[in-house]
Amino acid sequence: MAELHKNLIDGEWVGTEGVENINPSNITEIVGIYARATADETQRAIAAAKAAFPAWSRSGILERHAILSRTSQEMLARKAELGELLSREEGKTLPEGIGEVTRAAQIFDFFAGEVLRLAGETLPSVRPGVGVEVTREPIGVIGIITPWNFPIAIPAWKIAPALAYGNTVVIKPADLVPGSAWAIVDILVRAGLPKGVLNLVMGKGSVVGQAMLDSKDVAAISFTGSVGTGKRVAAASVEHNRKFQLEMGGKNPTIVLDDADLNVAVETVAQSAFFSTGQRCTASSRVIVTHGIHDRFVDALAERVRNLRVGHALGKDTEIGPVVDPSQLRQDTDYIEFGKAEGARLVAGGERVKADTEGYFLQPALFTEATNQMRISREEIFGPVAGVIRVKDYEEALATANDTEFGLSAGIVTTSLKYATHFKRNAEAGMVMVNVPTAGVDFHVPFGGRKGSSYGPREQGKYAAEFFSVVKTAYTAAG
Ligand SMILES: NC(=O)C1=CN([C@@H]2O[C@H](COP(=O)(O)OP(=O)(O)OC[C@H]3O[C@@H](n4cnc5c(N)ncnc54)[C@H](OP(=O)(O)O)[C@@H]3O)[C@@H](O)[C@H]2O)C=CC1
Ligand SMILES: O=C(O)CCC(=O)C(=O)O
Repeated sequence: MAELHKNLIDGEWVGTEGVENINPSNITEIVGIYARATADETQRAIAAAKAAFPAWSRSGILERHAILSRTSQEMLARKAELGELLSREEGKTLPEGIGEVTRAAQIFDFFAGEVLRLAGETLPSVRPGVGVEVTREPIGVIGIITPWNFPIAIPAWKIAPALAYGNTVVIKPADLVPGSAWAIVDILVRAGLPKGVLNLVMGKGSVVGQAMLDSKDVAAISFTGSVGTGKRVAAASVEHNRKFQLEMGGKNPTIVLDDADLNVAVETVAQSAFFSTGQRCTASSRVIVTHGIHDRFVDALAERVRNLRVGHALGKDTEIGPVVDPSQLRQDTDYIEFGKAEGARLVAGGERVKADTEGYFLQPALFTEATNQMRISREEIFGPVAGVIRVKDYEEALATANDTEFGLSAGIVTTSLKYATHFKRNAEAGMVMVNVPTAGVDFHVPFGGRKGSSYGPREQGKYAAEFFSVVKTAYTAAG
């Protein structure tokens, strides 16, 4: 019987039974057994974080710097092992898994540095003889709720700034992928984090997540996931007068203009739409192509899509790993049927793939003759499914790109400085990409969207301070 990975509450590993974490590349393989917390245990975790807050919020910057830095170093040293764990539980290919662990380590390193750069401002008051100081303070207990698609990077980019700015944390990772979050917490504890500062409550959103939403002692919630759950987080947080931050869906466009380099266009779109099995909120599922390049581009992309090597996440040649679970697979295949029924043309992929192991393998699907009104163009699929929309010129392409309720990432492939510059200014998205994929972002700069994609301050980079700390303005009369 595999070892039980327990929850961490007030410095103690707790739990007596758990559930199996299944490998989507091989559903007969159990990645590990992970405990599921109850609502009571979640409340104990929140109470522990609250009790640990006064001391941690006043801890020395060197202590915080050293813990985050040691965590980064251990993650880097173990990136092959942790990358394999990630690929086994989520289905990303091994290079993608190792890349994500590396990124998580870089995030801890970045925030270890930010601890040493904490600064405020001093300003003269409008009243002579009075000075003004603006400083940042920790908030309190931060609840972190994360999705399954980036099992180590997303927990890292929420936990690291929360701790760096002096908050205590209760984290609930996605029930499908507890392993990577468990590994981060284990490393942080061994790196010297005092008890109660970080608490791990694995389990179901309806139980553990809901208990966090219902607690008056959670001062802020940082959430990434679906729009539906995001709205619940928002409603509950308003009720408790709590700070919250939401990263939700995307329906990200990539425009391909007549003047694009064909190879760059094909590779950029293949990467944006299908890599990581399309399971990225930054994935591009609307490919908006001007008339002059349309047929050449579609032929070349369809060829690339037919030849994408789908298989076991740890397979040496695999480019596209499995879909994460049966429910996401059903969602993907349902949308492929909606696309066909609404009159789009399936020109490549879309069929289940047989491999040596039993997993949720799907050949990425490419539609042409899509319109921006079809469901495949309006609703987030979160799988390897994309539709090409033909337009006459750049102006129509831009209008189509912006015609969506989302606004996370938007890309353009062009050799024209004029159109690239115009697009950077006029794309209604939080992140704009010129000749690079819409997905796969840097760890040290802000991440987030506009419109229905995001709510609240940006994540990552120095901008994370906006969410994970609160500003105080102090006036002092010289006397
Ligand atoms: N923008 C993004 O990065 C992501 C978007 N999505 C979108 O969401 C769809 C569904 O994915 P899914 O993972 O189910 O997304 P969810 O929004 O359901 O899950 C995200 C997190 O919220 C938790 N949660 C669920 N219900 C509650 C609740 N009532 N209170 C508090 N927390 C809760 C989940 O727990 P549990 O794991 O138990 O469900 C998980 O940890 C995808 O198909 C995709 O469209 C999904 C993942 C990431
Ligand atoms: O594209 C990326 O690098 C990040 C994507 C992401 O955060 C997400 O899909 O949730």
